[in-house]
Amino acid sequence: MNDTNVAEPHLREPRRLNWRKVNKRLLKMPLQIQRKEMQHCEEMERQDNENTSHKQEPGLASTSIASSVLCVRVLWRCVLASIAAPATSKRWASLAHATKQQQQPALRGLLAALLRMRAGLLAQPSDMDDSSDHDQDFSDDVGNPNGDSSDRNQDHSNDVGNPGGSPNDENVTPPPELEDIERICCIGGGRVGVLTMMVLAHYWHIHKHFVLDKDVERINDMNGINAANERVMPFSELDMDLYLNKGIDRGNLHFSSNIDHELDLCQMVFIAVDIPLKMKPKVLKNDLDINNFEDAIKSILQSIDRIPGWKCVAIKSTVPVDYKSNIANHIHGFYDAWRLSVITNPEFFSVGTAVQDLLHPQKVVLGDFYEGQNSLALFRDLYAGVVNVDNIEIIGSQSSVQIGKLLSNAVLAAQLTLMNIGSTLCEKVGSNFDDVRSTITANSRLNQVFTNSRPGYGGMGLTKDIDYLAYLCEYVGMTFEKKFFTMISEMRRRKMDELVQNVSHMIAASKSIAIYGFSNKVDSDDIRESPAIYICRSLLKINGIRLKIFDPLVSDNTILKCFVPRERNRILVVDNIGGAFDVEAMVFLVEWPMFATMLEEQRDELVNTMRRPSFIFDCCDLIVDVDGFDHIQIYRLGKPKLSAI
Ligand SMILES: NC(=O)C1=CN([C@@H]2O[C@H](COP(=O)(O)OP(=O)(O)OC[C@H]3O[C@@H](n4cnc5c(N)ncnc54)[C@H](O)[C@@H]3O)[C@@H](O)[C@H]2O)C=CC1
Ligand SMILES: O=C(O)[C@H]1O[C@H](OP(=O)(O)OP(=O)(O)OC[C@H]2O[C@@H](n3ccc(=O)[nH]c3=O)[C@H](O)[C@@H]2O)[C@H](O)[C@@H](O)[C@@H]1O
Repeated sequence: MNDTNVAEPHLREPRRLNWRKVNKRLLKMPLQIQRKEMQHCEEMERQDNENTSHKQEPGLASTSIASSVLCVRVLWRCVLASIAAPATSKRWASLAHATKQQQQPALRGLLAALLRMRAGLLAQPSDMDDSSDHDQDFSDDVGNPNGDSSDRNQDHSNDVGNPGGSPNDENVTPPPELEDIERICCIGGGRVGVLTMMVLAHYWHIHKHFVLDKDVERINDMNGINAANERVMPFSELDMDLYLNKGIDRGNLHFSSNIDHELDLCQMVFIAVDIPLKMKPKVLKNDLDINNFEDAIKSILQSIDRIPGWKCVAIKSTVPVDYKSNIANHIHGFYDAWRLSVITNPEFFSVGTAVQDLLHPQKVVLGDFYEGQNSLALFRDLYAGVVNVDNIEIIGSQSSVQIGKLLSNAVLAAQLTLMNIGSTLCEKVGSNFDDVRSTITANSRLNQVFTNSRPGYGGMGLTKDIDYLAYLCEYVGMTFEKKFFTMISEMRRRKMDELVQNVSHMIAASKSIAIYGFSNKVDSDDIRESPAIYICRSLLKINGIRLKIFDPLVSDNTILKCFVPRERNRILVVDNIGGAFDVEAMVFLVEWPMFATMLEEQRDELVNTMRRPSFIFDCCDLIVDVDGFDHIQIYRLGKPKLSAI
């Protein structure tokens, strides 16, 4: 189309902006308009500069004066706004944008200082004894249990940007619809991240799904880029290979360590990074270490700044109960942060059955975290492809969802603790815990599962959440209630100690013990907080004890890494079930059916091969009848003594 009224750029008359006039005009306008107007003037200026041989100097100088005046004015408003309403962010946005665009180092520094002050204000824990207003805050925010995050905020506050930004930009794009999404990614390629992407790739073929991890070696292994040219996953789960291969063959499941690049292309992001407990300093012990999580959030914000566009984020990681104020601080360092919408989406799967749990979740819980409306809609639509919409529960605030998740693990841990007390009681009074369990499960109001007693329980979820709950209680002044969680944690250790004492009473020094089962539970190679680690290390403290360890799923290396070199010298990891018969004692820690079969079918061989005196410690209900064990003395956890033991 040829529009004769529009002159060719190189033929246009050079125009010069009168910045004094612009300034006067600007200062009379509302703040939002000021910003747009200034952008417009700058654009005109830029075009003019391109079209003249005089180039930029005069324009730059005048732009600088204009923006200084504007900045000072906006800065003043910011100060007022901060005092009056710390959460107001639009004015900060204008200023930040202006200083960034106009390269005003002094103002930028001043703003950075103010942002830091403001971040400090926002990071203040709520005053528990305050007025009724506080009650409302407290329902969403129980203070700031993450003592160190304000240090990290200082870094962010130097990235002067838009602390909240302006959704009224001319170039605002609407939030994405699910059909428009091409790629979905998950930061964190552990069990949660990989399996979540794998299951979504199974249900949703219109998107590509990316697992992102900063651990390059882990990603290379997942892609089969290693010496053996073989795909190596960092964990195993029942049915996992089948669905992984399908997704990879279909071309909608990928693994990448190029996090920034992939984030730039994705609008829908899950976060499933690990959030471990802090070990020190002592006052913060058992608080959650959020460094990984904050790095993930920072990567997302940087991506929004690079490629402006919505980022809808769902957090799978178990984040601290009060993270709202912290995230607000971080977001305030970024120009386009208003395009961020974050929800929390806790994961309840159980290791070992994770694939089926994810393929057929009983419930999906979504809760607002930070400006979550857009994400709630988007992720609800996504999960509608996985689970019946009636089973998608949208719950108000992040803290409620998080407390719910923590307490659901605490209920399980408390129940297991009671079972473990019960089995010790049975041993003391000569009862059988099998009968006790039948009595418990006959009561239909009680949980039918989680009634097996073991020498302690393992897994990151139960152990970590109990310790964090103890920390949280202390933090909010519930010191009496804290004791409940501390006690659960101590009871777990006590139960493991009980077994070690039983073994050490029977076994003389310098003997060999076979450990059957090293993971937390059957069908799983997860050894995080596995009781086997604690039990083996305690046994190795007994003079001259040597261990033979067998686990059907956990690799030699993984097992050996749990010990220090001096311990490793006394450990042999065997790769077949019969490789550990030549010992004085056998300790069965995990209820693998193959162990029960071996005890049944290879009984004669055991009797002939085991060194004397021989002991079997059955801690997981493997031995039903004891006929034929002859000279072998048998201890069964929670059951009456059978022989000399
Ligand atoms: N494994 C489980 O059974 C469940 C775990 N959760 C929660 O989900 C979260 C993740 O758990 P897992 O997958 O088991 O953890 P994991 O430790 O197996 O994997 C986490 C991965 O995140 C990566 N990572 C950490 N920071 C990163 C960053 N900034 N950028 C990119 N990658 C990063 C690590 O390299 C690691 O590969 C935790 O908060 C956990 O509490 C929740 C329910 C169940
Ligand atoms: O937040 C998490 O990370 C997860 O933690 C646990 O899942 P998980 O650690 O995978 O394993 P569980 O099945 O809960 O078992 C935990 C431990 O309890 C032990 N256990 C379990 C059941 C039982 O009857 N007795 C018993 O000792 C298991 O052997 C294991 O060591 C919760 O069950 C999940 O709902 C939660 O999502």
